[in-house]
Amino acid sequence: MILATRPKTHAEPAAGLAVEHATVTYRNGLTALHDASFTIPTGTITALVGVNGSGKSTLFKAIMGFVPTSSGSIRVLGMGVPEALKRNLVAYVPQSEDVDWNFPVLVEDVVMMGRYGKMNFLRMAKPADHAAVAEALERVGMADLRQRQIGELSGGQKKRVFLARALAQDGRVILLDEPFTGVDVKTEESIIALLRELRDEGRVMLVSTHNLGSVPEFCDRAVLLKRTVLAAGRTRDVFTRDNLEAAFGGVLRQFDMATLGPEGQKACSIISDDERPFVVYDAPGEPLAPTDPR
Ligand SMILES: Nc1ncnc2c1ncn2[C@@H]1O[C@H](COP(=O)(O)OP(=O)(O)OP(=O)(O)O)[C@@H](O)[C@H]1O
Repeated sequence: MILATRPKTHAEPAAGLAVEHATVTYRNGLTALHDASFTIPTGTITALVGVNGSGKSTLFKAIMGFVPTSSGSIRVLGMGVPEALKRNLVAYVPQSEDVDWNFPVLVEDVVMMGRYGKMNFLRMAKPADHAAVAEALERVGMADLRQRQIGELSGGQKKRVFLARALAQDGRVILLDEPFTGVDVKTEESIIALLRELRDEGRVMLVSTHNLGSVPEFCDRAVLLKRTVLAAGRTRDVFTRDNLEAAFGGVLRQFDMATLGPEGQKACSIISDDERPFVVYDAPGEPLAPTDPR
């Protein structure tokens, strides 16, 4: 007798972050984000890029529940934003300018804030909270400075404190707002190394950055914003000449062949403070063909 067998169904794992047709309109009537859609799998580092005013911070605010979407949806690990926030799944590493550095608080106190969501209303830290803070500070190389006032830190150290707060929170989706602004190359490298570790732990990192030069180096994926999502997906499919020109208004500049990228791809740069050459693709996945330098 032949028994009919049902095909096995494998449930699709929930995306790390799924934004579907999201629109955000501020109270003054300005629509900062219109019909934005993209999906990010878990275990990835995604760059969020676009010119000033393209809606990067607005998207972050929507993911953190600070501003509502007037239509569309945002799902974090398969959950709506309120549920994800209740479970402390979303961590935020702010831009330095958004922090009051004169506020008299110690480095370890800032990192402990990452534990607040796990404490009761009295906010009495338990041994597990102190252990998480110590581990997070160790991981970002700031254990020695844990008793320092935050106002007495360098730019790179400030970034690392807020990264440690996100680690202490154990955020599964970590939003980083311009993490490389005002940090030296060594600190940038150590932040990138940490982001790679976090990726390997299955977290989602969404990194808003103007440093386009570093995006193809360390971001698996990219989202190009211009009040909506112009392109999203693997960096090599998104960082095409046409997409970048659409996002940045034709300010791509070709380097001469002396600054060729790896494997002979032509490297280009956006005119900005970030002058590093980076690989631009001619078509999705196809690097620009090298041309004769003479
Ligand atoms: N609270 C607000 N009320 C009204 N409009 C706002 C508000 N916050 C931002 N905007 C506007 O929304 C648009 C998108 O701003 P947003 O801050 O999201 O851009 P951004 O890409 O993060 O820019 P930047 O790179 O300069 O940080 C801008 O036109 C901005 O002026």
